[in-house]
Amino acid sequence: MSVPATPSTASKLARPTPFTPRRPPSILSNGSSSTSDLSSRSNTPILLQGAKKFKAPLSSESRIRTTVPKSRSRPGSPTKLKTPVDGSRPKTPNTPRKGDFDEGPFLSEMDVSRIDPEEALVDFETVEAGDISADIDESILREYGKDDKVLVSIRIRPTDAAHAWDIVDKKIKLNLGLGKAPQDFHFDEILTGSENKPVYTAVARSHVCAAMDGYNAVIFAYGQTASGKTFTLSGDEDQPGIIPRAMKDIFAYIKRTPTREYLLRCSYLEIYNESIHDLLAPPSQSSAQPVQIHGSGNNIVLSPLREEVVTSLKSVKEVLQRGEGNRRTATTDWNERSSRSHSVFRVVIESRERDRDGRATPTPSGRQTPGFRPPTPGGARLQARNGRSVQTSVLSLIDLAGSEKATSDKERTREGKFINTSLLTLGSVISTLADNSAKNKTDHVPFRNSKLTRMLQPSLSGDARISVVCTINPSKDAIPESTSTLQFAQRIKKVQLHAQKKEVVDTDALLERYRKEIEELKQKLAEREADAPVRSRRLSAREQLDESRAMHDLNARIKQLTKLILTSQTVDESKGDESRPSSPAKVDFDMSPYQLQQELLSARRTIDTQATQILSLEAAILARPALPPDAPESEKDKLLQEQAKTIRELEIVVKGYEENLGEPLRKVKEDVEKEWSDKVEKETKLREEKEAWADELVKQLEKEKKLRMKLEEERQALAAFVKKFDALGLGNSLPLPPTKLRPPLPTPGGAAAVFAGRQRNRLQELSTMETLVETESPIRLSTTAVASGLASEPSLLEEQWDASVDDMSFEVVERMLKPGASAPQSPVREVFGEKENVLPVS
Ligand SMILES: Nc1ncnc2c1ncn2[C@@H]1O[C@H](COP(=O)(O)OP(=O)(O)OP(=O)(O)O)[C@@H](O)[C@H]1O
Repeated sequence: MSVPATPSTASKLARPTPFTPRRPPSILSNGSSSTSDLSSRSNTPILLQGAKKFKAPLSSESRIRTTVPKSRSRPGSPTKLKTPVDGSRPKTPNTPRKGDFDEGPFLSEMDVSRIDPEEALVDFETVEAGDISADIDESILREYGKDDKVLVSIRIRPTDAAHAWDIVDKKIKLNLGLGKAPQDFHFDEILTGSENKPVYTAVARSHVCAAMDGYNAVIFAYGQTASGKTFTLSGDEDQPGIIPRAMKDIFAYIKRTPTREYLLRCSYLEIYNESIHDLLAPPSQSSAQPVQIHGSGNNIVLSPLREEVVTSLKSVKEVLQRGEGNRRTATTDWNERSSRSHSVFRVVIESRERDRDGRATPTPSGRQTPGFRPPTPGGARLQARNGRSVQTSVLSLIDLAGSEKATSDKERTREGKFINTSLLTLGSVISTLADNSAKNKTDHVPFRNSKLTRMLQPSLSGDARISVVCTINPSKDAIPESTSTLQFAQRIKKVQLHAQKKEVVDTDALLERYRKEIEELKQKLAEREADAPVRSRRLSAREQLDESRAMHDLNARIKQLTKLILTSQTVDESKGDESRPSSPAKVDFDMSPYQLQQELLSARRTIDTQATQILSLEAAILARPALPPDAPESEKDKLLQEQAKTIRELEIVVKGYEENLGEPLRKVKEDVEKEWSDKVEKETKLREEKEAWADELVKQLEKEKKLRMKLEEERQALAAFVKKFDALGLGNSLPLPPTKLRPPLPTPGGAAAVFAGRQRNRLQELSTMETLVETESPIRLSTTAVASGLASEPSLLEEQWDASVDDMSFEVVERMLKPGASAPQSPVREVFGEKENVLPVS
């Protein structure tokens, strides 16, 4: 089944280009009833008066922040914000803004801590009929969130184009024939059409109520650009979106809860190109001083961030208008008013039980003008009072920027890169969380990779009830984007949540209650003990046993309460005296597991609250102006200017460093690394060559040693042969007449002389000697030498005469290597050079 086209949808479908509106709706509208519906809506916003409408004149540039409309009156004398006597509604505190004061331009602008929360409380008596949502269906309130799962809904935007998706019940799948094997996606809700009321009822109402009930809640819209995220969150005049409906519902909730009183604070911020801007602060200030994320893990504080106390729908409207006016939108290839940032609208809801007699909390006497109150640390906070604890929760409504392809515009492409990167990070965070939940793992979750995920860390870690509306364009052109959105939706469904209510307990009142209870118990115990002797005589053995058990229980309870008091006091005292730490030994092991659990829970809550308070205080310290509040305005102005200048300078320095130093330094580092790695490589090669050369030389040395030994053997054999030769008298039978070339023998008859003579006349005598040498001389190899494989080697003497460089001795080689060395000489000369009885051959 394709997406059903409701009658109202049908008229919307008549719009020429619902998905790629390139001109403003007002231009598209031709006045005909069929097409005017949607376009006229988007031009006359009601509550937001500018969810889209206030998003600037259309231009190809991102909208430059505009200043806030200055319709506010200057605060006069002390304003009576809450008038419990006549029960009329409290006024939203007029936090002064730029231009309203002659003195200090921005100081009070950022300083919402000076509003007395007690004067801005809202309760069932102060909510006006107009502030209550008339069109909210009170009967429908789903119980989503209780199963600790994310509520995931799909909203399909109406389109004229052919649909690529089939919807059956709560399943959506690609039309057959469009994909290979269409995958089924199953979600909590699949919504179609242009009506925003059913969307609010289905995806947001239960979460808004959970927030009023003390749970943190997050509702966000995710989807491709122009798929209807802003339409879903903000809506228009005809179809107010989730944000305006949620605010109406909040007042309706207060109206039907007569037992509690509420303090509501709103903040509005956007994440643009990975920097957070306060949309409620004056534009110049928010860009000069971007919001920083402080703290770690689940304790995150944003500062400096304005939190406007609101007491009526009108004040909410004013806050929303101001914020929407400051949001960045621009015309892209797909959406004429595309949100170029992620926007987060947050409502902090603090509530406390009303006095037991049903009266509202009396306000302290002598009310002051908000601007002159001493600041409350960390901003306007409701205090736990008279034993009534304060419940705090945050409702976050997030309109994410849409994922998109590269556009024709350079600036849009740059923004698109930031948008896509942070959405990718959101995707990978969700994947890891889903994986961790499914496989019971604790893999690192990359929350810190983007501002968006860092800010959502506490909620995504399970601290909030989450509802996600994934918006898709059902046309065939957008199949890949829609598939990716559906896959994201499927992954987030697997994330495990465990949201808890948060309460700040009035410890003084609690201790007082314990003390009273102890007194009463002690009295009871004393009475029982007093009658014991008389009564025990009348009681049966069984009754006596019961009686002693009852006494034991009383004693145990007294002991337990005393310990509770002691523990709290020790904690209190140890604040100022670190030598006395609170001891874990104070835990009473007689307590029931339930009591212990309760105690543990309350201790955890106290720790959480204190951690948050510490962070708030740190943030307050950071945001605190360097001048005292009563310093002359001119000095404050000067200081602000100086600070803005310093920030600008630092930004320039950082930018300059990146551009001028960072980049070149990186280059230098790379060059040096490259140069050195080349050198190292060369050196290594050289070393390897030298090692090979050295090995070769060692081998040569060995060879030469062997050679010398062989030569020595030969010499000895030769000497023996010559001796034998002499003995046979053969030496005398070879007289040769001395010539100039052949001098007379030095020692005729001597073996050495014969040998030398033979050397000189070798060539001539060779033929005569041949037979004898062949049979008798050891120069020729013996049969054993042949057998041992040396046969292929020439006679040693012959070898030496024919010696090549390969066979040279170590010294010879060394000498040859020396620069300027002469051509190699015969190695025999080298070998025999020093030997006696051997004459060089001339
Ligand atoms: N369900 C719907 N019914 C009728 N019109 C719709 C619907 N959803 C979106 N539109 C219209 O489509 C246009 C684009 O929608 P919208 O601005 O809400 O998209 P977006 O997802 O917020 O885009 P971006 O991410 O670019 O900001 C708007 O003119 C809006 O009025």
